Formats: sequence, structure tokens, C-alpha cells
Amino acid sequence: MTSIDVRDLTKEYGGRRAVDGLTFDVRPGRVTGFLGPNGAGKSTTFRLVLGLDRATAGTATIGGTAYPRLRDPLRRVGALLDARAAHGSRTARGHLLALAASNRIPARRVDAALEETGLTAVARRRVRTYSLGMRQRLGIAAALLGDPEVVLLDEPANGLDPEGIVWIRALLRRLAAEGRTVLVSSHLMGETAAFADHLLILGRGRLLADTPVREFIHARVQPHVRIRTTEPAALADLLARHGHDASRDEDGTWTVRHARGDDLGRLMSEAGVPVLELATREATLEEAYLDLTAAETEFTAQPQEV
Ligand SMILES: Nc1ncnc2c1ncn2[C@@H]1O[C@H](COP(=O)(O)OP(=O)(O)OP(=O)(O)O)[C@@H](O)[C@H]1O
Repeated sequence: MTSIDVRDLTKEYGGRRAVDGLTFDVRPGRVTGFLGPNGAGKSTTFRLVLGLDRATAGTATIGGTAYPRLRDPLRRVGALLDARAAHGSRTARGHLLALAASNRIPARRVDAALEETGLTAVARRRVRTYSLGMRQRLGIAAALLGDPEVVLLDEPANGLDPEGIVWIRALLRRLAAEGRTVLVSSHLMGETAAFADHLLILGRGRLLADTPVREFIHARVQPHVRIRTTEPAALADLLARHGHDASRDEDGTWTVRHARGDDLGRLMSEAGVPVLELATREATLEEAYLDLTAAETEFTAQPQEV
């Protein structure tokens, strides 16, 4: 199976580092989410991996080979960088047929890719009549055309409607389950948490995190338990006696950190404190990401001048 291996990758534009000494592997069989604020270097990294730009230093290889040296690259690596890439006067089918012909991909793959992306019914319409979401689907169809082992998608959910978002989530999960290597950039935290197993997080060109999603969330934000009761004084006393880290919100709800809902429920029941509500709230990727961005100077430092 094919992984993407990035070693000490650096790209400077006019003395300014867009990508700064990146080292990471993107492994097969899972979806890796690629996160970072605007200008962090995600698109530049994609372009370097795809040989569309030359690195100032370092290497990026796919299955051990630099992209420009791959034989039949579209059959090894599928990429969506810019959904506007298709020519407006072509039909979706024409666009994919031309791509297939110039990359020794059998024409039957065109119908499979159209079907996969839900474009079969509009495949003979000119691309200029397409909405952003339809263009995005066409870009994904082009990426999947060669049935590649490695898939790189830059903001694939861009412009998709809610049904499209559900579709792309399932598609990414399936591509990974088939053993492919899937790298996906996104600004949507909720979405990334729904499809990614692993995360790479960039800040100002540097790698800030290379971690499984669940570990990242749990290491940064504690789940907590929310409680409402008719006997706040008895609850406060009970929590204090058992050494719980608890605080009372303005609306009278208690938040207990570093605790399990099961344990608190049992404790309240044994002490006879009435429960109106007791809910465990898992931390979200967005909370963990904001915790990281608050802690890292890469997010808060002023941009360097050229
Ligand atoms: N061709 C270029 N010439 C000069 N500077 C560039 C070029 N391409 C990118 N940059 C700069 O490199 C930095 C990284 O940009 P990049 O587009 O890779 O970030 P990104 O993480 O993809 O951002 P976004 O989330 O906004 O897409 C930015 O400061 C950008 O201005």
C-alpha cells in the first residue's frame, strides 16, 4: 500500500517560508484531515506533493517516488485542488473523457466516476452551467477517475449542500476502508471530526500536531458532566465532600470536570439528591483546535515581512 512521505519539506516565496521543515507520513487505510488557518501552507504542501511547485528543500514522495517520476500518475494519485479547473465549454463527460484519454485510463471509468459523484444525469451539460457544488463533484470525479490508491482533496466540501456533505463524508470513509491513502484539507471542524481518523495541523508552515483525532481531542479538552437538581445546596455539599472540580453556571446548571456521568449519577442517587438532568458532554474537535491555536505562537504571531 502507498503512503505519502514528507521529509524536511520547505518552500520559500521571496524569502518568506510558506512551508517550513515539514516531516510527516500519510498512511493508507485511514482519512487524514489537514487543518490550519488561512495561509498556514496546506495548499502549498499539496502542490509540492503533486510536483506542481518545486521545494526549496526537502522531499515529498508517494510510495517512495516523487510525483513527477510516477508512471501513469492519475492512476496512482487523484487530486482535487481547484474545482474551477474544468473548462466551461466542455460537458462533464467530455472533460472526463479527455482526461481519461490522455492518461491511458479506460473510458468505462468515466461513467463509473460520474455515477460515484452523482453527476450521471447532468453529465452532458456544459460545465459553465454548473453550480459550485456540481463543479466540486466534477473535481472529485476527476480525482477518482484513475481509481487511485492515493487521494488528495483540498476543501472538498466547499459549496456542497447538506446532502452533498453527508455524501462526501461517506465517500471519504469508504475510500479509506478500501485501503486507500486519503488526505483532506478542511476549515470545517465538525466535518473533519466526522470523517477523519487522523490529523495533521499546520500553523505558519510548521507542523503543530500529527495525531489521532480522538487522542487530540481528549488530550486538550476534558469531557464534563452537566447536572441540574432541585437541591443545589445538597449537590454542592456532596460534590465538595467527594473532591469534585465543579462550578455553578448562571442558569443554575452545574458543570463537573474530570468526572464520569455514571459515577455522579450513582453518588447522587445514594445521597438522595434529586436529578433533573445529568449529561456527559464530550469535547469537540473545534474546542481542542481552539485550545491549540490559543497556545501556539504560530497562530498569534504577526506575519513576517518579505
Ligand atoms: N505563488 C505564491 N507566491 C507567493 N506567496 C505564496 C504563493 N502561494 C502561497 N503563498 C503564500 O504562502 C503562504 C501559505 O499559503 P497556502 O495557500 O499554502 O495556505 P493554506 O493553508 O492553503 O491557506 P487557505 O486555508 O487560505 O487555503 C501564504 O502566506 C501565501 O500568501
